[in-house]
Amino acid sequence: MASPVELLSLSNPVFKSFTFWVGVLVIKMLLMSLLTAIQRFKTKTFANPEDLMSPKLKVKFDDPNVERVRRAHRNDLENILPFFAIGLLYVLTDPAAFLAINLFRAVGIARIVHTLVYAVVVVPQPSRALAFFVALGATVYMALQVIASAAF
Ligand SMILES: N[C@@H](CCC(=O)N[C@@H](CS)C(=O)NCC(=O)O)C(=O)O
Repeated sequence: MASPVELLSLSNPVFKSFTFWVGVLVIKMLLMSLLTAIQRFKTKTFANPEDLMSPKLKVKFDDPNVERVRRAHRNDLENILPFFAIGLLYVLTDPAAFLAINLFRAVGIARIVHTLVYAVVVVPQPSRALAFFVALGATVYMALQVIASAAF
């Protein structure tokens, strides 16, 4: 069995793929703040008195475009952060490379699609639900593998 040092090395293709998708998803999540700011300026929706750019404006918390991006961002926090934790532990279970790399790919692509159809172009359901369940299914599978490895 490979040692943790070998498993968590970029010469392990599984860890390399995980590292790649963590990087991509971190950038994606950071862009959500930028997207929120863009919507705030577009709709002049500011949540703090010190942010108001004109005395005519008032603080506002209910713009649907801003709220949509904020919901997409929150959904990322609910799903991508668990993936970061469980993905790393899954690498330590020394999984088959083909399966693991495709699971990471599925989560990464599905979460990007989730953002696109929820907060960028707004595609009707079930597009968002499908993207959500692909990433959720892959993450739950990894969590079960981690639990099984630790339990037996
Ligand atoms: N916190 C989520 C739990 C369920 C969930 O994550 N559903 C997915 C698929 S429909 C979703 O994209 N929800 C939209 C959201 O979190 O704003 C919610 O309130 O909807």
